[in-house]
Amino acid sequence: MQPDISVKNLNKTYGGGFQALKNINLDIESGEIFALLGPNGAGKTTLISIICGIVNLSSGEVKAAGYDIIRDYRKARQSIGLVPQELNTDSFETVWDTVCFSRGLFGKPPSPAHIEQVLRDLSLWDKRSNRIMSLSGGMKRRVMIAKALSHEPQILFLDEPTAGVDVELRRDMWNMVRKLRENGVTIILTTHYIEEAEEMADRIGVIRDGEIILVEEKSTLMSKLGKKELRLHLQKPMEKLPGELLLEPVELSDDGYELIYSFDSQEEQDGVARLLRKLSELGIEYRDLQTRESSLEDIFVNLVHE
Ligand SMILES: Nc1ncnc2c1ncn2[C@@H]1O[C@H](COP(=O)(O)OP(=O)(O)OP(=O)(O)O)[C@@H](O)[C@H]1O
Repeated sequence: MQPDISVKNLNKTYGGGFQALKNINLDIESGEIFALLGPNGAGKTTLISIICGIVNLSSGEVKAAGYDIIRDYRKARQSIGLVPQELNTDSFETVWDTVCFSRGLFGKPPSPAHIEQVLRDLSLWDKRSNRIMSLSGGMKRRVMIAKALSHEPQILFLDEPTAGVDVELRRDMWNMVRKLRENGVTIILTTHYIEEAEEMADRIGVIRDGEIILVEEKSTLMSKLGKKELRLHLQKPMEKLPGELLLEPVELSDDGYELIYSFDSQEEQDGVARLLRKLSELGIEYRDLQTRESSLEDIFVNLVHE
């Protein structure tokens, strides 16, 4: 099966000579949720904008739903719904009219039933006769999503979908994204909220300085790059680490009350047993121990700062 998004050797240099994307290669399969992570200015919006036909590419080839975004612009664009970062819906029109109009822009015949479903899914049905300008910021954002879904796209881009939205809307959006995926929609989201990627994504791509530095199944990424940490709360504080422990990956907390042992998730756990044995030989007593696994956030921070 062909991927829903196919990006080959994509480069983008902006007018001033700044190279925002460097030889990007990326395939996104139908029906997956792909999270694109990267620090500010990494090139996420540029990449999305090129796929959506808003920004011109400098070189390379991009296909959406099998259509070349330049040669088959219309068909490619029709297959895509885009929820941009910026709200641009300050309008005198009603929610209903705006969303119906959006559908028309893509040359689709009217479908009141589809629009009703979209508005209901986004808890906008009660607001359908309200003017956009009278809505709260969160409601306006829902309208942006409704517009993006109005023409029943196969691929949905969400650029920073939950930046600055409240917990309720974030939860609604996550539910909506899951429902869309169940219906076979391919979803690409960019986010600064790592928990969002951790919660939602099937695969994760990390972009840094215009280059994709990693694409991986979320679960593989977490087991491959994840670290575990064991914290031992000591009965008595230590001034410094005893010589016998200096060769172990162990640190002493500033107050001397904790020993912190870090190890790779994938490694066998012999190390922990060895450490505990050594502590017992040294007569170091502890009253409590805790383990912690690194989150995607830890992994991400390590990756982009490497
Ligand atoms: N129109 C433009 N002209 C020149 N440079 C641009 C233009 N648009 C973006 N850039 C530059 O390209 C780089 C990538 O920007 P982009 O908006 O794609 O990043 P991003 O990863 O989406 O960042 P953010 O997380 O802040 O939204 C940045 O250095 C930005 O300054």
